[in-house]
Amino acid sequence: MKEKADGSGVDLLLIDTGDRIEGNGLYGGSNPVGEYTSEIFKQQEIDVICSGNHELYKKSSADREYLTTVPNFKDSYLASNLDYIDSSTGKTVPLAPRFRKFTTKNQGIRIVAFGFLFDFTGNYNNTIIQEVEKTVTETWFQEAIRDKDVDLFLVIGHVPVRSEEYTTIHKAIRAVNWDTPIQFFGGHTHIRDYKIYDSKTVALEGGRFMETIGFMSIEGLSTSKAPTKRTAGLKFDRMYIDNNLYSFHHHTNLNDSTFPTTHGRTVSEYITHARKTLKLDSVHGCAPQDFWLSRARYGSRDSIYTWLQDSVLPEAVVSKERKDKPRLIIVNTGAIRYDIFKGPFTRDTTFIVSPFTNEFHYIRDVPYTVANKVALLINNEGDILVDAEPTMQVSSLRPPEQTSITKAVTVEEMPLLDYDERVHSDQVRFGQHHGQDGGEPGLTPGYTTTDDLGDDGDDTVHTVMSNYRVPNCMLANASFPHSGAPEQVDLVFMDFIEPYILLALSFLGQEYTSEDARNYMGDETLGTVITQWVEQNWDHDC
Ligand SMILES: Nc1ccn([C@@H]2O[C@H](COP(=O)(O)O)[C@@H](O)[C@H]2O)c(=O)n1
Repeated sequence: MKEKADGSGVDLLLIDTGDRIEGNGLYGGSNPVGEYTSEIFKQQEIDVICSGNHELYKKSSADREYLTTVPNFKDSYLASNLDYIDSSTGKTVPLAPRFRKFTTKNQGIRIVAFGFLFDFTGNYNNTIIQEVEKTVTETWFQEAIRDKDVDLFLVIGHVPVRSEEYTTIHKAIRAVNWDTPIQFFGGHTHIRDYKIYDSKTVALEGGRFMETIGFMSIEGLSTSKAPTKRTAGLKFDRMYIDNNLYSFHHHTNLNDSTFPTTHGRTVSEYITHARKTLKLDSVHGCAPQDFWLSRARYGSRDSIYTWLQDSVLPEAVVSKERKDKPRLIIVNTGAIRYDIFKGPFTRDTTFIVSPFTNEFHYIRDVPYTVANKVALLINNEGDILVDAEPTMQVSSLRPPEQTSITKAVTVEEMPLLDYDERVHSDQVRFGQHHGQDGGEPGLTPGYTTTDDLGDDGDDTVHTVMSNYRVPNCMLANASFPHSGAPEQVDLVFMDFIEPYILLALSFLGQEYTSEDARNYMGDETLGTVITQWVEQNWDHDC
């Protein structure tokens, strides 16, 4: 695409708005984690890049960001509101430069770029995230937005496009600079979205997990070669491109044999080598059906949460020492990140479905009548808990894309491709699978986006998929008496949600502290218990 842009004398910038790490075996399967992915990312020519929240959950991942990723992208990594505490010196330093001014090579567009993170508070204590509201008052920012020789302000960030943070930045720039175009690129909420802030300011978010290439085009900008105050002909447009080879062939006008480059082939070979070394295709079991995060109703047999709650958690979350004690198990739904497809459940699937290394904690001998209400409180959308503690948004325990589901979308769906069909037919081309005899060729289910520009942003046209709301957490029980309720239970939960559990218990009149919460199953994680269950319960021959 860059070659194509160069050939037409336009500029193509590649932007990465963070959350590069976690969520697949290439990252989580190596020891230490991230050994291969850092090398793979480095091969991309990214023009502006920033951190997401995932890079900052742990000391080691923030260290890797500072010591490896920032140097790998030293001309393009920006950290406008993010500092790092260097353990070797004890000093607090910006993780990367706060902003960058550059001129594009073909058209000479003068750009001032920033890289933000939303007001995240769950980071490990070797980084500091400064609130956006405070950052925009700092001298360096105020000076940067007063620069007169700028054709475009480019604000990238791991920040939702509809957020207080971006509204704050927009207002701050417009307060001193009413005319210069502003382009925001966002993230974190895992959705395709486009927001129009004013006639010269727009924001694009390109979905989740690299499923989508969010493409933005701007025509009519002033340039250093032809500076002008007039931006009357300014035109913004956006497109959400499904991330697959067919899309790439289509947009580059190339094909299977002409699309690959020598560099691309080398990177692909490296990925293949890494996947082999990490045994990512080794099969733990064969999923008998698809299990969906939000495409099936919570409670139905096709819901991944129902399967976990009814089968996996009661059987697999058990401590040897306390196996006969009745237990309630609470797991946040956000701990599950992806659907399971019918067919092989591999080592890679483990990291895709639940990449987090959270441990199971428990509080012993909690009165059942109290323990039983904890999940209810957390699932009550926080009216009670958030009033008690506004900084603890219980809704953040759900997958982020859930926040945009205001009501369930229910559609009668055509069956998806079978595993065999997906794998053995080298992917079925869009629009050819469900064609009816003699009729219009059918479409496959996929993203059907509506944003501030309408409903024509999706590059590949799909049929609508069902999209249901899920609770903040799921609740399972095990080792209960055959009749009646137990008097006391072990309350088992992911350590990540411990503050919420303690808050709910306190609200219910039971004062426990983190001292009362102990490790339940050593270093087992949700990912490892799911994998063990799959090993024991599903066929191995797919
Ligand atoms: N250690 C962790 C960290 C996060 N979660 C859950 O992940 C969701 C956030 O997802 P992003 O990928 O957008 O950051 C959220 O629902 C958290 O509850 C977790 O379970 N454990």
